[in-house]
Amino acid sequence: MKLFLGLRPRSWVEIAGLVGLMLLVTATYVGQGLMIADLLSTVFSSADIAGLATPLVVIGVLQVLRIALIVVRDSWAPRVSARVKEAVREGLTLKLMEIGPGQAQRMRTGDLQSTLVDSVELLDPLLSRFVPTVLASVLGSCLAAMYVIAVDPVVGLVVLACALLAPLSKLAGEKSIRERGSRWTVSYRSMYSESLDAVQGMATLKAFNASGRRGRELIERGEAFCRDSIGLMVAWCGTSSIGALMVPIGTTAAVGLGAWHAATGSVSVAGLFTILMLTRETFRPMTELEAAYHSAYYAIPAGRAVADVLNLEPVVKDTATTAPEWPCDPPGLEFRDLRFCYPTRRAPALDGFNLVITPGERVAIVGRSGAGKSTIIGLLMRYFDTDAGSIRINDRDIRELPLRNLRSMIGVVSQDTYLFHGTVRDNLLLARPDATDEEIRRAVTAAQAADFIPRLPRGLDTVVGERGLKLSGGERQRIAIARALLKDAPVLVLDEPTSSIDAANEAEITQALGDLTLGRTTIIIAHRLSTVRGADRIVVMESGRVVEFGSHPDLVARKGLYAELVATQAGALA
Ligand SMILES: Nc1ncnc2c1ncn2[C@@H]1O[C@H](COP(=O)(O)OP(=O)(O)OP(=O)(O)O)[C@@H](O)[C@H]1O
Repeated sequence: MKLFLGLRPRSWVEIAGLVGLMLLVTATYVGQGLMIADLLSTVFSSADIAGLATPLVVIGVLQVLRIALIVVRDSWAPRVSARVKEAVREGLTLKLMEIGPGQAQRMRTGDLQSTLVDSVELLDPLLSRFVPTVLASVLGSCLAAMYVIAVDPVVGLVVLACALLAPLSKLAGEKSIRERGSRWTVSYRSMYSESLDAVQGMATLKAFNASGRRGRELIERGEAFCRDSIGLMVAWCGTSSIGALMVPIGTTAAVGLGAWHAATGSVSVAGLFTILMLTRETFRPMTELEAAYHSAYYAIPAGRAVADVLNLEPVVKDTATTAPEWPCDPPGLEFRDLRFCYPTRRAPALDGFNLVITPGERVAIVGRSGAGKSTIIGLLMRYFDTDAGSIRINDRDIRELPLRNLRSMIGVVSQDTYLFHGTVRDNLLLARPDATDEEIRRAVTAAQAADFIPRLPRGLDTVVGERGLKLSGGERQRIAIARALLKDAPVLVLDEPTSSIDAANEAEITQALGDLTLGRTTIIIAHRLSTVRGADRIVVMESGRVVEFGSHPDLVARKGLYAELVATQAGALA
């Protein structure tokens, strides 16, 4: 239902127009039925040949009109469907942006992609045929049955009951179709995600000689998908046959009762012909509904998959209404008694984390893998909200700031820089779409990227390829630094930005990063302790809390966890 609630008024008007066209087609059939009944009663009741001319001409006109209406309907339906799909896609995109990375991370990329692209496409028969046909056939059948009721109330009511029971009988199989539909969706998504995973990880599979094994797994997924598709079709056919039975039952009852009433004299011969013709027209929309129902086999589970995404509630609510006046100076940060557990985990990632960072201070956070360092950044950016405790910027809880403002205050350079498929310039402008060429040039120079960008085939206008894969790790990092420079945020987060860079590049990038931190409150997350020595203070984390802090020499002299980490790294390098 949510699928349709978000539609624009124009789409509703177009759907209503489609239903109107379908009703007009039904009306031509009903008119034709009435004319044939009139014709037959004239033939059997008088020898007036001239009286046959009018119904014959009307039948001819109605047939031509019907063909014209069907042509308009068939060319209109795809347009309505395309527009509705466009609105659904827009709704999905906005929802993905609303739920943010915290929640999106919990879904497989393939699942999301198949919903965004394939499920929306599969909606086609649902939107252009099934939904309008349900509305038009129920209305059309009721109107035709009303005419029969006017001629013979008993026959009319029997016909109406059977006509309504046909679509209602589908509800009997609803549970089984829903279950099999969900199984089909899971199977489809799993096949899609696994195939995508295999394509993306092809080099790794080849390197480990695992492509044959993975290929066989994919074939098994394909077989499971085929079984689930057949299961879904069998369920559909089962419910269809119950509905289909209503048509011969209703027709036989109408013919029998009508003939009996004609024989007993309660209905005229003309009335009997009208009953016979209009009974057929009452059930005709039901036959069309049946065909539309079949074409929507996969559309209904696909619609549910789309609705599931549209129904997602963001884990972080943007409740703040007023944007604060933001000082240009670097702000102070405070993490106050933070506790946080990822929704899919039992053990807390942060458990009583406390840290105060003074304005303009450069604080490095170190600790073993899994200590909770990146989680702090996720909470600062509000990808998730804390379970307890608060994060304050200039003594103001970040939940009081609009998300947009909060995120615009923080620049991030992370270990896995994401570059979008587009030019170097497009990726830089992501930080500040209105940046001038001169500002871009200055950022590129400060990020030590001025030497390699001119060597690219088209300089700043070179397309970097999906995820920036046409560039080296060091080049990607320099673009990320230039992007952060352009953003010019007062808070800076460096999340292991040199972890994927070789020693030759590291010195240059460390220099660029050093310049970037000037005049900003900076948090540096680092594995390699060599990269944190320039920090004003080093904070050591273990099991989600701070266990030591101080300068490098102090911490080494204390012979605690930091000294242990330094010794371990020195040993590893020796
Ligand atoms: N998206 C997530 N969902 C569930 N658990 C997570 C998620 N991200 C991290 N964790 C878990 O939370 C804990 C803290 O992880 P976090 O990534 O903050 O550690 P880290 O210190 O940054 O580690 P590393 O240095 O290896 O990146 C770990 O136990 C990790 O497995």
